[in-house]
Amino acid sequence: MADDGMLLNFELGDAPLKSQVKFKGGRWRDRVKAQRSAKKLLQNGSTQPKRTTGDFDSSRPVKRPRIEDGDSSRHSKMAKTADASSKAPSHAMKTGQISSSLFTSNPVAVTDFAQAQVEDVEPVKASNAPLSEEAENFHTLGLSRRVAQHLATKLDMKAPTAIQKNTVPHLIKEDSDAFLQAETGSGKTLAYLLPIVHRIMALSFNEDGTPKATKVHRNSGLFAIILAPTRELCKQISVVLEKLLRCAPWLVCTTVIGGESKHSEKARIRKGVNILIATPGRLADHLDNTKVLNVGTVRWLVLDEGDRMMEMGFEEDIRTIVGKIRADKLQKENAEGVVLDGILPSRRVTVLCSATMKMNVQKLGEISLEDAVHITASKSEMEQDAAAGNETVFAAPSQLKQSCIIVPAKLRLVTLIALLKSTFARKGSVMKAIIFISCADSVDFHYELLKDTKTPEPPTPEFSPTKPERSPHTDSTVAPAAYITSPANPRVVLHKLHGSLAQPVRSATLESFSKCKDPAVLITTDISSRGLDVPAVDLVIEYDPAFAVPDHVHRIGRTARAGRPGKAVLFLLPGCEEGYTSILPASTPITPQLYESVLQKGLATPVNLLSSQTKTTADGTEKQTWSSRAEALQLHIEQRLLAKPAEESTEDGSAAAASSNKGKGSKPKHHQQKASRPKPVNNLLLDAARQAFRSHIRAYATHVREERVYFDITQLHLGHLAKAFGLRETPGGIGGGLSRRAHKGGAAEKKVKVSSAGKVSTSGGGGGGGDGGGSGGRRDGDDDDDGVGAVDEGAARRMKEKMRMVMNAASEFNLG
Ligand SMILES: Nc1ncnc2c1ncn2[C@@H]1O[C@H](COP(=O)(O)OP(=O)(O)OP(=O)(O)O)[C@@H](O)[C@H]1O
Repeated sequence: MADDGMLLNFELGDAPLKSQVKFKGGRWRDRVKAQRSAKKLLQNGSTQPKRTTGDFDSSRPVKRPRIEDGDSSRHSKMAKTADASSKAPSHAMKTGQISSSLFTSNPVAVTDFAQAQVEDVEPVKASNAPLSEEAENFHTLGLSRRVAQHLATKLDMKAPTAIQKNTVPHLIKEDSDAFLQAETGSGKTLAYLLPIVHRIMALSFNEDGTPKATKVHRNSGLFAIILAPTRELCKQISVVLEKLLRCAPWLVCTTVIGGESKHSEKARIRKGVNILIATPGRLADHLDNTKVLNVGTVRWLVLDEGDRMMEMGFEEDIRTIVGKIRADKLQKENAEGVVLDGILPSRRVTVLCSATMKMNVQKLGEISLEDAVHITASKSEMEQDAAAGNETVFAAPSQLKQSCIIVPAKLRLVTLIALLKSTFARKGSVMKAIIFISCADSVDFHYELLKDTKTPEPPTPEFSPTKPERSPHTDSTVAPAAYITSPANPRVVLHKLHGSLAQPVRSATLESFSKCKDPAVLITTDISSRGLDVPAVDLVIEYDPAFAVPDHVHRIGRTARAGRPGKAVLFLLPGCEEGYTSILPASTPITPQLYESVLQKGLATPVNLLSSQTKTTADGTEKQTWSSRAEALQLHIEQRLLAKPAEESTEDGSAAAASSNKGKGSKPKHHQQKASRPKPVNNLLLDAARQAFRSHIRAYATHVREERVYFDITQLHLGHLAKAFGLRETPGGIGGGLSRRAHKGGAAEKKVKVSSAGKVSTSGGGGGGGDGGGSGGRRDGDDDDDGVGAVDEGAARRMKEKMRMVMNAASEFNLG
């Protein structure tokens, strides 16, 4: 039967545990163990876990964030709203299944949506767009005609952006270090590349512009090194630079990045390179082991996304690189006798670059900069910053429209699908959307869930239009999407990207997403948050909020680039998360949206479900309301997770049939389990959901300290959250897979309490610094062979404590 090993979703409420829970199914040893634990807990009144996935106590006041500073304007707008959702019909579950309804017992949002609605404001002028062609052009900035013409004719860039206007003349004339800071999508890459290329090209020309008899070439020396935190970013910079160097084809650039063959990188370095783009770990490695890599001629060291590199634990690598470059005597002329000084800077110049600057960048500055000039997009920013003498928080591009959806945990998944469905309802309105998720496991799960298993044939070449045949590297990362298509957009292409994928897969997936002609969705971790430049991204969805405000700024900055419009939607839970918007930089207010209206809009038309089992009849479908469609969709997803593997992947969804048949006269699940020893479900999607759920909780604990008032892990309702992963199990059951590791935790496990509202409280101690909870739970966005994901110790400890609770419960109710 499809429900072999199906796990029940207990709703214990406030009544004694014993009277509610009958431990049936599973191995008898587990049942006895569970009964004993329950008995023990009942005897010990104060530590009794009154709920597992039980209802949220909505009478309990929602914890409000402590707002320390004066600006409480947004919070003052907040007031309790009526729980409109409670009017929605609750879904009747089939006999034998116990599951909470989507629309009942949800915590109430405190935001006053009516008051917070902003009137339609005048369309704002894009803050990161190129300047007017009449006023500015690249030649007047000091670039050679050749470069300026190449930009205008080949790259279609006629005028500089503000940061380019302020940076290019400075880096052409001066030899001082610089710290570039400007909004996302404002053209910082060219701001530092143009002067470097201009000055290296100048080595090949006389002052009157006539070419010298001998041009410098790839073996004339390595003149610049550009460091970036991720391989994707390195490749992207390399693509921009290659395009630029087409006007100076005698110059060569290359990349050395983690995940690629060191051998071939060495061979490329040996052949000669003038500009090297690298991830810090790999470059440090080459500096140690590649003798042919001579840094004596290096004049520029650029640290792109410097704060991110520090955050990722590259401090030591950067110290090593800076130390080695500085230690190597600066060659005034190269081996061929070409005089470098005067044309190239006569000292080593370091350029630091980012849209945001976390405090750690000060340390990076200490390591790498000497008397740096701070260059921003506008003069006033520079002056303000100099006066303040501290870090500036940069706003998002002014034309970027930000909104947030305050959605209870149980409804997160259906709301996401509804949002995507309405996004792709009209042809051409949105071509590309990026969904940011906190961890790789959750990306994997959502990708598997949202992909269309009914279309087994490989996507046509349209999915990867540059190649005549689809890349084998994208077999597991690119697929047609289910649920979110519409008659106007019958095909939407789903992509996934995270740091645990092999490099060729990452590259091919990103290429597919960038070049996809169909509407496309990228589900990703923070690995895609920095620097990635896919111009047609119209929408960014932060399904899981960023771990720190600067990360949010980078994530939403994947849209609204270089003056284009863009939208960003942030998912927040009702309660303390609602206050988070008050600390986010935004040029215009962040508009709160009712999740009900998102559901209403997205589910105004039927969703194409993957199995026929849960598909309603044609006329029934038409008559359905949005709320019953949401219920049906959730039910369908939960049933997919409970189906046997073969059934899950079949078109007719017979697995779902098996589980839902119980309501039609078959015995309830626990009776069936009595009759035969349960077999493990072994549904890959279910496994993925469980792993995603566990990793999600771990990742949640790693929000930066200052923002934990908004992302308080003890306020998370695990039972409700499980539903957003399509899981019907108790949180303890889901953590079951980790129980062996939990036992190692020993006495510390007992210090964690579960409140009647399903919240977690910890009584300190235990564990110390964490191990990050394994690969799945670590924050992604890591890169380079030697990179380490940064999770602060306290966060790791809380993460461990929360997981101990889950795992502790697992040993009590381990029915899986
Ligand atoms: N002068 C220009 N005219 C038109 N487009 C430009 C110009 N300069 C850059 N762009 C385009 O703007 C986009 C963003 O540039 P870039 O990636 O350098 O931004 P960024 O400031 O580095 O952003 P982020 O902080 O997100 O990394 C790119 O697609 C680039 O081609």
